[in-house]
Amino acid sequence: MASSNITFHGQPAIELSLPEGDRAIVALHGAQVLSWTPAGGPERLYLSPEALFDGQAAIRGGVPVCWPQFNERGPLPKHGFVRNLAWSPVPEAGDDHTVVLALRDSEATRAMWPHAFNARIEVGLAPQSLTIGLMVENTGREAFAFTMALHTYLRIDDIDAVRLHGLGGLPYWDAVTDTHPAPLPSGAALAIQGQTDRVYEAAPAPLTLADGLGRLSIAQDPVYAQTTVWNPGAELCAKLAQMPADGYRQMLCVEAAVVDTPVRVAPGEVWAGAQKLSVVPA
Ligand SMILES: O=P(O)(O)OC[C@H]1O[C@@H](O)[C@H](O)[C@@H](O)[C@@H]1O
Repeated sequence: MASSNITFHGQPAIELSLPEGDRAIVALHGAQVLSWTPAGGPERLYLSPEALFDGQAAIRGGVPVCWPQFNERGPLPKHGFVRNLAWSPVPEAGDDHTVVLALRDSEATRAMWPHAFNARIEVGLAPQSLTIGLMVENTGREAFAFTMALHTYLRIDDIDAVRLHGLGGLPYWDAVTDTHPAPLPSGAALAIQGQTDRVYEAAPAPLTLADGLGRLSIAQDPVYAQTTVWNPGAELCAKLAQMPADGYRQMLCVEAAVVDTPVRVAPGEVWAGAQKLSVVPA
């Protein structure tokens, strides 16, 4: 097993690799996982071929960390600010199959959000699985509250063929129509038809994504009360930054999220939770 510093698209990154052949790449910018290739299988994360690596913009693809605000639900920049900042490796906290990156509050973050914090992203690679954990410590004297998402872009081979299992019976908010439609029947799989932007109550068991690349289990810790499912569809995709017009056909975001009720963290307290992706054997 090994962890090494590399340059990926001109930006500093860390590569993890296992003797079995599994590989993952994490950029320091945004502490963003940009690639996960389980041994013997295809790339499982979508990274836009038009992604910008300028050390400022949020990179389109992989696993952007959206914190301390989900989407535009508050006064901060969309999806918060940590996806736009360079995080620092914490080598002593990691090992050959785990990368840990940290970000503390700074003058720049306090100008946007007046709180003291120590955030960590822990990326763990194991044979046929990848775990991404966010930990947030309140290092200040006052409580703070946040919403967030691990905005995982899963790579798929064809949007028309993909099915997401495990959301049956769960209430959801449809952000495209701003409605609360009836849940999917229990046991039914979600097929993606056009622009899809939904905030589901978290499922009690892992979801399964199925398409021509195989089956992937998507688990999230119970601290994530919601799971969001996003695909821009053809029309919106054509207008999105850092995205080819047909990019929506190869990606589906399934996000471990806290959207509806902000998490409150008291001084000295730590909040932590992970999303785990695992290849389901054929
Ligand atoms: O383009 P961004 O800022 O990365 O956001 C992408 C999408 O992120 C999703 O989580 C939201 O539900 C969508 O509404 C949003 O458009």
